[in-house]
Amino acid sequence: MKRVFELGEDFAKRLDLEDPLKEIKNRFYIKEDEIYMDGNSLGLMSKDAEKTLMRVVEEWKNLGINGWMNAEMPWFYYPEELGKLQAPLVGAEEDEVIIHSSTTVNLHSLVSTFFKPKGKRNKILMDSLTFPSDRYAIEGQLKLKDLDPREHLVVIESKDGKTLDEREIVGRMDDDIALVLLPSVLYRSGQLLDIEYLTGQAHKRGIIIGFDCCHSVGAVPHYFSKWGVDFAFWCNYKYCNNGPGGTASIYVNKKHFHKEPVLAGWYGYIKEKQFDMSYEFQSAENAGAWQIGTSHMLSMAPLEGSLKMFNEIGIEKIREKSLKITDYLMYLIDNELSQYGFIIGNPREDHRRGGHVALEHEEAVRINEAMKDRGIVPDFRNPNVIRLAPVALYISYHDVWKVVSIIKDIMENEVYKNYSKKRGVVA
Ligand SMILES: Cc1ncc(COP(=O)(O)O)c(C=O)c1O
Ligand SMILES: Nc1c(O)cccc1C(=O)C[C@H](N)C(=O)O
Repeated sequence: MKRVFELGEDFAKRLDLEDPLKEIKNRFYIKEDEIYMDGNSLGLMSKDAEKTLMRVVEEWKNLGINGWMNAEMPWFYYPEELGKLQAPLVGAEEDEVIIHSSTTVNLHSLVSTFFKPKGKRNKILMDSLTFPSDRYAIEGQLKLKDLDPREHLVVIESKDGKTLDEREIVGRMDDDIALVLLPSVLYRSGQLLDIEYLTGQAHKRGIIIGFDCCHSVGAVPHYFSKWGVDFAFWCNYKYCNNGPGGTASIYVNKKHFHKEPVLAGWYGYIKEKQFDMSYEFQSAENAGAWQIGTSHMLSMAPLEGSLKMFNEIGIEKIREKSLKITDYLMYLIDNELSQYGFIIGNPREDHRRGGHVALEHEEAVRINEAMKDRGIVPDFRNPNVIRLAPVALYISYHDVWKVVSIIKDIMENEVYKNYSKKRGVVA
């Protein structure tokens, strides 16, 4: 879609006046002197999330063990209830989503169910740009089955070091591949893969396919059930604003509910029978079967308030603003910053990009540090990317305009040269 923008500050203010989501930022804790562009790594706290967190804290205080059944939203059913609240964000049926554990643990759990090497079909296909934790976990999963990753892990390379070509991925979906695991949005370049196409092609070849959706859920709508995705997992601390280390999510397509959750635990049991304490495992007949142990109530409670906010607004509207505001950011970069050697590393087309812009520069580490000292919160990813996420719920067009003006000033006055080239431990 071709959007028309203008350069001046007044235009940014006009865009804010027309923004249907402009009031939502008042529901977040926003610092006056800071522009938070890092919601792709850790989302900000909303008052809605704080309220449900504090309610659960009070319930613990007042109810003790009775909170499992007597809390306002009984803790025993909380992961299922929040799963229902999150289902519309990912186009899933209510019982196909469960809130549980962490991203990497959920990957292990799902892959241990879905990777069933048989005869010649004994390899996993992934990509060379995925988040490192996924690569470590997949190699671990292969080793668990006594399969050497050097032989049984097929990695699709990237031609430009930033993006992936879906046709190349499909081109390697041969009959030795048992499972494909891909990211929805690449953590560095922000490329959004065509999940529907990849899923259809995998299934045509009898291959199971799963997605790591950490960088898309809460920013991009998904239609998992319609697309027939086999499984997916994601964290909720980025665009879903569930707080640091907040509990993650699992999606399992209904057609797989009969499958065995191999990393089994008592929270995956049929709920009504869980406290029978039988040694014979009877798996729940929904995504809840992939739970392992006790629900992390305090790491999940903020998500209740947050998801209710998402459902009140609707993910389609959030995507609409996200696309417009990232487009505006790219327009300002092209016009105000390209003369200083900046390159936009993410794809430009709406259907090929997620919620952040990947700003590349050979001095990215130092520029990133200078930006932090000027009240912007970006993040840096090796070797040369500054990620900027103008999150639809709490970033204004005027914020974006200010970010670009500050970067321009940093470059014009070579302020970045006062900073070290060494990146921080947590970048
Ligand atoms: C795409 C992706 N996958 C996996 C992870 C790891 O998540 P966790 O540390 O919550 O297991 C992250 C973020 O840290 C991520 O961005
Ligand atoms: N999970 C994180 C953490 O524990 C500390 C700091 C940052 C993170 C992140 O989520 C990083 C993020 N996954 C990324 O895309 O780089």
